[in-house]
Amino acid sequence: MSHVKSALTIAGTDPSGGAGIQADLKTFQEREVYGMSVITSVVAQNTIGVQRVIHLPIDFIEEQFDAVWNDIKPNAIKTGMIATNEMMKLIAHKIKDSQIPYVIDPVMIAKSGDPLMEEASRAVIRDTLLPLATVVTPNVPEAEWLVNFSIKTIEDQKEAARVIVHQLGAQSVVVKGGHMEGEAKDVLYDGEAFHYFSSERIDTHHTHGTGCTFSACITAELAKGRTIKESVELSKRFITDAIKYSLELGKGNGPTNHWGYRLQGLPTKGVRQ
Ligand SMILES: Nc1ncnc2c1ncn2[C@@H]1O[C@H](COP(=O)(O)OP(=O)(O)OP(=O)(O)O)[C@@H](O)[C@H]1O
Ligand SMILES: Cc1ncc(CO)c(N)n1
Repeated sequence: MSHVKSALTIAGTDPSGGAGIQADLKTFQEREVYGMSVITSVVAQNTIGVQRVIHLPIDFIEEQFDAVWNDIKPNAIKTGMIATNEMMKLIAHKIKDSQIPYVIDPVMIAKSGDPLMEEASRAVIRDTLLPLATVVTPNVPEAEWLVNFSIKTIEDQKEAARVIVHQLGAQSVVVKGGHMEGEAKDVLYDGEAFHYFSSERIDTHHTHGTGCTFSACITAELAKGRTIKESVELSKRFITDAIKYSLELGKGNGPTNHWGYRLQGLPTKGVRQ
């Protein structure tokens, strides 16, 4: 038996390297997990916005999945951008009996405001994929859509978390606080207890791919056998440092720094030059 742990991301691409498949693979590497990927859509995008999206044929997505699965069975899976109903149904079918941790980042809209999922598919992700999730990581607008009420307070974040677990069937959920006011407080609920992971709000527009990076880190930690709570706790630290030491790149919402946590305690000089 190999001691090497591996993780698979099923998502869209970001050629500018800050979000999507590219962010996931960088994060897996940083967390010392062997990274693998199945591409759903190829996206021409950068830190400014999304220029065009091409969905890969469904049978080819399946072929990529089978190529990985029949050779190297991952220790955990994550899904990010899955744009269409048929992609969602394929993935649900492929992973439903897999018995490995499954993290869903229910990506609907890019930070730039561009849609990454067909609006009609939102109900399908809710009804077919969410019940399979070990952890689902909606931001506030995504959680609002899933539960159908608005989220303004920490109590609302908690109520949304309850609905997502008890009514929609996810094993656990992190309702992220990136879009709230004040501190960035994420609420984890596993059906029994609430756990809160908080950081100061970092004043930066370098937040391209924060959600992808955070959920990829959770996936990597689950692949290594950590508990859900440990994985989320560590991932919150990872993303906070990635934002804190974000890179001076791009003309829009710049990328985070996937090796930022290694700089903790070190001056930022040398990174920002
Ligand atoms: N300005 C900030 N300061 C500190 N933490 C932040 C900030 N913005 C986001 N976060 C944290 O980053 C993580 C991702 O949250 P966020 O709500 O931004 O995800 P997202 O909207 O799905 O990201 P994206 O769609 O860009 O990938 C969470 O842990 C959140 O608390
Ligand atoms: C492919 C992809 N997935 C997710 C996001 C959300 O940040 C993005 N911008 N691009």
